[in-house]
Parts: sequence; C-alpha cells; structure tokens
Amino acid sequence: MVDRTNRPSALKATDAAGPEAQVDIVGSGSSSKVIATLPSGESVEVLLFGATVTSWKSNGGKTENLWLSEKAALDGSKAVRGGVPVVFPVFGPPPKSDHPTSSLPQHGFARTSRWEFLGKSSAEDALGSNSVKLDFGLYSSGLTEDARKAWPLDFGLLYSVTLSKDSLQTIINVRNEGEQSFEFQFLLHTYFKIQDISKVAINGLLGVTYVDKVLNATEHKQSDNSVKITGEVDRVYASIPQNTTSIVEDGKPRFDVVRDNLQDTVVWNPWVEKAKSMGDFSPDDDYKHMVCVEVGAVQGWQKLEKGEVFEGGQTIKSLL
Ligand SMILES: O=P(O)(O)OC[C@H]1O[C@H](O)[C@H](O)[C@@H](O)[C@@H]1O
Repeated sequence: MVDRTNRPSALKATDAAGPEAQVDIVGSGSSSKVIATLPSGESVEVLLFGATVTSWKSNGGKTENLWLSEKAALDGSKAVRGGVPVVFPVFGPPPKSDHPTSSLPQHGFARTSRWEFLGKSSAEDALGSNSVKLDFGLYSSGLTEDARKAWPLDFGLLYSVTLSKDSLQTIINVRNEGEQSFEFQFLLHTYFKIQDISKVAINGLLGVTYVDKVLNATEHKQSDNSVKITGEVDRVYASIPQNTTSIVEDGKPRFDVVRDNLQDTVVWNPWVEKAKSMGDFSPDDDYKHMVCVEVGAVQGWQKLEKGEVFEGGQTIKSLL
C-alpha cells in the first residue's frame, strides 16, 4: 500500500467551502475544470489536465491576470499555451542520455497528465477576507503508460492553488513514495497578461547570473536593475538571492512574484518569429501582451530519498 500522507484530509468537491467561496467542477473528461469564486468576485480556473491554472481574475473579477492563447488546446490533446503549466520532473529538453529523465518530452509529464481534484478548504485572513485553497494530486499510478515507462519512479505530487482577494498562491509538494531515490526539476511556467511589452520592466534580478538560451546558452550577469524586452528573450536566472521579482508596466508595479523555496526564474518572450512558428500561439502578435516569469528549481537537480518531501512555490500579487 502506497503511503499518501501528503494528501490533505480529503474534502469532497461538494463540501461547503465555508459560507462564501463558490467552487464548481465544470465540464467532463479531459476538459474538466474547477472554478472557484470569492464573494468579492475574484476567481480562478484550473483545468484537471495538467492542473493548469487557465484564468485568474482579481479586482472583483474585472482584471484577468494570465495570458491564454486563443488557440490553446483545452481538451487534453496537448499542453496548454498560457496560464500556469506545471513543469515536472524535467525543465526544457531533457539531458540527451544517461539520465532517468532522458526519455521524457520537453518540460516532463506533469503539464500533460490528468490530475485528481482532491478537495477545497477555505480560510479567512486577519482582515476578514476570504480565501479558498484547491488541492490537486498526481501519483505514479495516474500517469499514462508511456510516461510511467519513461520515468518508472514512485512519486506523489500535491499541488495547492490558493485564491485570495489580491493574490494567487501555487505550491507544489513532491514526495518520494518509492524505495529508490530520484532527481527532479520543477517550474511554474506562468504566462502573465500585460498591456504592452514595450512598457514592461522586470525588476529584482540585479546582479544575478543567467544563461541566455537565445545566445547559445552563454552565461551573463544582470547588470541593469530592469530587464526590458525588445526581442526574443529566453533566460534562466539561477540562485537568486532576492525573494521577489516584480513586473512593472508603464512605471507602475503590476505584479510581484514571491518565490518560496525556489531559487531560479526563467524570463521568456518568444517575440515575432517564434510566436508565429508556434501553431498554438494566437494571435501571432500577442507576444506584445504576454511575458513569462517562471519560478522554479531548474539549475541542477533536487534529490529526494525514500519518503522525503520537497515543497516550493510562488505567491503572485496583482497590484492593479
Ligand atoms: O513550447 P514549450 O514546450 O511550452 O516551451 C516554451 C518555453 O518554455 C521555457 O520558457 C523555455 O525556457 C523556453 O525555451 C521554451 O521555448
């Protein structure tokens, strides 16, 4: 019997989430999603396929914070282009050979697996504002045959998505449920919706060393306080001492991304040509309205021995 003690005490989807937050399961099969709405109108939508957050609205439900491609597949046929795909157990293309992840596809299997909805719980903060937490689980037994074959290790993932009035928290708990140790990488591939990429600055990375994947994976040091995006950007910032990366738009703070036990952040914008070349990126010029700031543990590997647990994630504050 597999020990699944990282599962929360099971709350059924039909249980009341406190007097006020509304939680519904909508759709069926691979298109099923969980929608949670606070009494003040803020909402979050999570597709069971990939446990992908596809929408997060703050500001009483008036402001969508996440970018989602018009051509994103939302039927389980491929990873979602937009929202917050979960990357596990490998980031990017896996090592070519001699690594347990070598047979996996780019970014691993978490974003293309069907997760279980484990339940919801609600809380009230000191100021009396509600929040609602949605828990999702993925276990080795829930993988497709291909994924299980490619990575035959026993693990349990518990992913908690907490919606509060002005923030969204997404936390992963990885447990080694087998006899053998394993290594993994993890990343939250958040697509932020922004008005105009030419007015965006990403702050909080000053002095950090990064690998520039556009410039042949060369290493550089961030020497400006702000990262500006004026062309294709694909950078892996590693071992960041600051906890918060800020997205500033037109001089005004737009999002704060606070890392919890994750040391790395990828900044990605495909720009003109790459956006055009991706069949599920639409409209073509929407690279102007998105930027990915992806928190993770992607430099080297996290190792878990039998029974060990890793926990890490992010809290995003919408500052509009
Ligand atoms: O096209 P995908 O597999 O979803 O990957 C999208 C992007 O993810 C990350 O940001 C990587 O750093 C990029 O190199 C990659 O292009």
